[in-house]
Amino acid sequence: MINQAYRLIAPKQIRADFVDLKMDDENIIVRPTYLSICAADQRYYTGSRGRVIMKQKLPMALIHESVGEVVYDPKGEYKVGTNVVMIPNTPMEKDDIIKENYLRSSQFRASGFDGFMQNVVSMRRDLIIPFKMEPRVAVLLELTSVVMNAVENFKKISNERKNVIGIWGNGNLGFISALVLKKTYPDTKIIVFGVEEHKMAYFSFVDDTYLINNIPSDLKVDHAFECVGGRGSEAAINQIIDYIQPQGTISLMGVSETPVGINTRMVLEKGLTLLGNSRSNYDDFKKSVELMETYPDVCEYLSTIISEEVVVQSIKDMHKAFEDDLNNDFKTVMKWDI
Ligand SMILES: NC(=O)C1=CN([C@@H]2O[C@H](COP(=O)(O)OP(=O)(O)OC[C@H]3O[C@@H](n4cnc5c(N)ncnc54)[C@H](OP(=O)(O)O)[C@@H]3O)[C@@H](O)[C@H]2O)C=CC1
Ligand SMILES: O=C(CO)[C@H](O)[C@H](O)COP(=O)(O)O
Ligand SMILES: [Zn+2]
Repeated sequence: MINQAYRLIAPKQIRADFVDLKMDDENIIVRPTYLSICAADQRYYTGSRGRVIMKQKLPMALIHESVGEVVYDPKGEYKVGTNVVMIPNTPMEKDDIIKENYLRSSQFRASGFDGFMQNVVSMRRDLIIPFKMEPRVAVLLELTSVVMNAVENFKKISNERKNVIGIWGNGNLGFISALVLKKTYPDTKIIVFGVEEHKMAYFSFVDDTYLINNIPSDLKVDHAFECVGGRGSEAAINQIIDYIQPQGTISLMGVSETPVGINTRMVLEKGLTLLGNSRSNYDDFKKSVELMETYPDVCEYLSTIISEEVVVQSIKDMHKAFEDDLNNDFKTVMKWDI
């Protein structure tokens, strides 16, 4: 069967390509209904990954955050119309120790092979999960699963003193990290640190918020999550090192294009643990579906960070979504109607 993939071929240029659709018993055909734009997609769309990476990875359909409806299951396990979330990380081998999202052999959609900007997607049976919630909000499951992966790692590594957790970054990732941490540790004081005051109003469920140039000098956090990335990473990580208690854990989540200069002297002196977190696997998605289905308030809060919904019926609409996203405070969601 022939499918269409909407591939980025150069910065800000999308082309509709005819592609073969893989069809066998282990693949289920899913029609995307909602897609949301991640900072990683924007780095490709705008060309900020640099020429070498762009040359290696393009042409490629963007977007690794998507939910859809089953249109065909050769085994009949899923009814036509079932809402499912699609998992972008695609493991190629099993490993008893290393999680799939860290295996170098795993492939990740929209980072080397086609993402979800397609008419329909052929998904491996082990990479879809059915859900019962509003698809428009469920599209935030991928970002929630990334946070779930980080929180699960944090549980294993961090010391038990969790009176105060600081989150640097008051964007999408900071918001979802704060939400998941508040649900996981209801008695812990969650403090968010950011730059733009007006964005702090969204964080009504946390205990405190501070602008980074106005933090009380005696404030201390037991652990911290860095959700900044890019050019702000360095300042954020070094500020965390200043405010964190000895033997705290810093969960790093922001992606940077260039190496980041870190005050390693104080990392040593304070005995800090820096924990890298990237992407997520099936279990993280499963736990995220359970979290969102169990706590309706989580879905309600998540819906508040959808800054804009763009109905996509043409390539022009795709460009509108990406262009608008550059000016939106939080998430831009595409209602896929193509
Ligand atoms: N590890 C993973 O698997 C994943 C990583 N990411 C990465 O996480 C990063 C954040 O993504 P996302 O939340 O969507 O992006 P956002 O731009 O929405 O959030 C970043 C936030 O950090 C704020 N900020 C900038 N500098 C500082 C600082 N020094 N201290 C505190 N806050 C600061 C920004 O402020 P302002 O409003 O002024 O811009 C912004 O609100 C990106 O690099 C993204 O690629 C995303 C998804 C998954
Ligand atoms: O957003 C992410 C996961 O949700 C990651 O940041 C993304 O996978 C990074 O990919 P790339 O290396 O292509 O920038
Ligand atoms: Zn992402």
